[in-house]
Amino acid sequence: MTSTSFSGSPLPATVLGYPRIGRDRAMKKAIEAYWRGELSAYNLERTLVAQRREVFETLRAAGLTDVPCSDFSLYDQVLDTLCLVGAVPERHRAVTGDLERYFAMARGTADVAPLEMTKWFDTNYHYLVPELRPDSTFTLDLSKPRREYQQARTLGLAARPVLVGPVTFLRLAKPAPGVDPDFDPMTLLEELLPVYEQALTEFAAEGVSWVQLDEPVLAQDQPPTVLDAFATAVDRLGTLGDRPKLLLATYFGVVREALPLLRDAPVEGVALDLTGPGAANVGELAAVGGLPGKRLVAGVVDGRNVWAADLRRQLGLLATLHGLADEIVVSSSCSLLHVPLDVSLETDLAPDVRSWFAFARQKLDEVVLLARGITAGPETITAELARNQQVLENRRASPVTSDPRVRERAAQVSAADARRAHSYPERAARQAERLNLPGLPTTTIGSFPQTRALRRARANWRRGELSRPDYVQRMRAEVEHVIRLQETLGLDVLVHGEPERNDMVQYFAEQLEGFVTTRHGWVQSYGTRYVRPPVIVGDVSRPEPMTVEWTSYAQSLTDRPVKGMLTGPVTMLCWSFVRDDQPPAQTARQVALALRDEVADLEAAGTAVIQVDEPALREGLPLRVSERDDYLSWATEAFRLTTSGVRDDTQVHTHMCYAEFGEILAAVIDLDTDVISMEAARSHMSIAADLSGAGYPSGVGPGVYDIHSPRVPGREEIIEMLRWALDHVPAGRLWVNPDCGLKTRDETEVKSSLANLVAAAESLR
Ligand SMILES: Nc1nc2c(c(=O)[nH]1)N[C@@H](CNc1ccc(C(=O)N[C@@H](CCC(=O)N[C@@H](CCC(=O)N[C@@H](CCC(=O)O)C(=O)O)C(=O)O)C(=O)O)cc1)CN2
Ligand code: MET
Ligand SMILES: [Zn+2]
Repeated sequence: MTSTSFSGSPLPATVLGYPRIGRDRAMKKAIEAYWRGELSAYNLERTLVAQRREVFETLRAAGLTDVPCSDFSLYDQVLDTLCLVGAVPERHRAVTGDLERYFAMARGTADVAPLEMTKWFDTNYHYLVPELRPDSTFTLDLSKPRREYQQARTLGLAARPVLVGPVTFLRLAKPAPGVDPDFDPMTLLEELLPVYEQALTEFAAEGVSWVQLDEPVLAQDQPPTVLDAFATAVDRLGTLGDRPKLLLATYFGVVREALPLLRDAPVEGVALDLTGPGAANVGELAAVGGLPGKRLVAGVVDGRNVWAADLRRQLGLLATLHGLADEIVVSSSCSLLHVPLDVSLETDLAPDVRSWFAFARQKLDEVVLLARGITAGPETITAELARNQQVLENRRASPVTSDPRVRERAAQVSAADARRAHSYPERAARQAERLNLPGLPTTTIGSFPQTRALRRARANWRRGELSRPDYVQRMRAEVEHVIRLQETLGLDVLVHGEPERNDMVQYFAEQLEGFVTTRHGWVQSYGTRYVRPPVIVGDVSRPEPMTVEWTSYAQSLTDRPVKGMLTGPVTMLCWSFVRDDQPPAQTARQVALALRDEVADLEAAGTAVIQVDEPALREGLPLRVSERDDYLSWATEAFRLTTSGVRDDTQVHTHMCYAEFGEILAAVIDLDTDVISMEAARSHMSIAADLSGAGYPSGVGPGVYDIHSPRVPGREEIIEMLRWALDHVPAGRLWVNPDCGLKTRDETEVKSSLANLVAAAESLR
């Protein structure tokens, strides 16, 4: 389909944002080359401009004339907003050069720590957390959105600058280090609003006709103070004289209590997510009398998942919106940042399976088709609708989606299957006998540095330039290297280092029935780090053991225990695109059963310690409190189903990355693991205190140093961390480990840091 097949006035179609990685990961490669000193700032800028141009042209070729801009980023859109409002922290101001300062905030330097990074709502995207203080002031720097707007204009597009809105910006900010932790950044709203006002004024002078302010915090439960702040903000910005039209964009679910505020806001447009849980926005909208006098940007194409839309159903949905707003514009439910770029690149996929998917580029076509359907009438897109129905029918009827044996097995699971035979104290006694570990045992979280050489070997194997036996040989050599390194360092519980894994989710997905994986389906996780989330298309099972040979090989090299390393069922779900034709609880149970078999095989092969990583348990927590109990109940059951089949003397570990655990401490305890390691260094080990305060009964390994910084922590520093942890966790249950993510560091850093970690543990024993 091309735009020329529809002539006439511009289509009421848009998207809230578009992926910025570029084809072939061009931006990632350029930015990393710049960091390595292999690309000049000038050439980085040229690549950036070329990439933006390509996106604008792609949007236009799809038939969109109403397009976003300034959603492009060299690292993160929250960081870009921080720069826009001039909220650069004190410690980064001294860094000279705009680009250097920008990347110093993102990644730190030898001298200054970066901003903290955390999950963007319930996605696997991470943003940089603005740090604010009671005396923070703001000054406008409109250069980035202005550049992007002007570039679009040279291409004949009147683009819509996208900014993180003032309330979301303040809500996501946190008190700067050293500031009273109770300081609420929202109190800075009065300081911040003039900067947004000035931005709007300058945009107007520039000729900008629409500005998009993203306020996704409205899809979360918010205290009245935040809703009040939002009302204040939109009132101030809306009543400003001589400004562009304003689109208030919400996404990631239902808006509920903020909807009347959106209805009454003195702005011209509101974007609502109408997919998944966001579909409830339709009823809510009708209940508040719609958005009289406004444009509704209707998010009817799912920006969070990769399934081809049911166009007929979405057309029906659009029809029900008639009369609820002055004007309807068809859109994606959120920025397309969270889906891969283009499914047509996936030539390895079975053609029918590929036809079930819509990545960012295909979603543009869906948006445009739906817009044609509502303007020119469904009869003008009959052929496309018929083709779409065929695709959906092909998927429904496909044997790929359903495996009766898996369904039967899942149906027979009882609550008892998801419980270990004995309680922690009994198990701990058996494990102590078997493992015979010293006090304050030392270990790591699983991965060791993924060098370019390792990745290249994997790429060569995939391209057929390295045989499978040669590849295995290469990886085994790495395993041996990592085992010797850990023995030399004196660690107690070893790992094989995960060299054979491209990613902790994709690696398993490639071996499980029911998942498909992609070659080019990259999605930004943070900065220049990308993942290829697999897609769960059918019932999940495990044709054969996945990790046993690697773990057994590693164990054969040493007398110390080697930890088996698996990714848990909840994380497998959260970091994949899940099927939309059955409840996630059911999918989670299938994945859990497949992993349970792997756990059993590891145990049978003599593995005494098995770690099942669940870094995404917190991320999957629904944004709305009312949906949380249900999620936590199936999520913890899936984890226990994975791990509960083992003997008492097999020690089950889990690992979680840094997150706000407050709300899920009870669920973490309910996992009933023998040991949990958590990323903790950046939060100064407070997680250890929280866990013990909540009555956590078993082993805890709060990460004692921050892996995300190139700094090597000293022995004394680690001892101090451990002393602090010992105030909260009895010595008999404290483990000593770093935070996770060794795979992203290089070996020299890892060696020195771990040497100090072992020395610290030894001196405290
Ligand atoms: N899924 C997932 N989500 C997660 C994490 C995680 O580990 N996995 N960790 C947390 C933080 N997020 C992260 C996300 C990605 C990466 C990361 O390291 N990504 C790598 C890619 C990892 C990968 O898939 N590697 C493949 C492909 C590597 C590659 O680029 N190969 C080249 C060739 C290799 C070369 O010549 O250099 C090619 O195919 O062209 C492999 O090793 O096989 C990257 O962007 O650089 C790290 C942390 C939270 N979310
Ligand atoms: C994102 S959690 C990472 C856990 C994994 N075992 C690793 O060490 O990389
Ligand atoms: Zn982790």
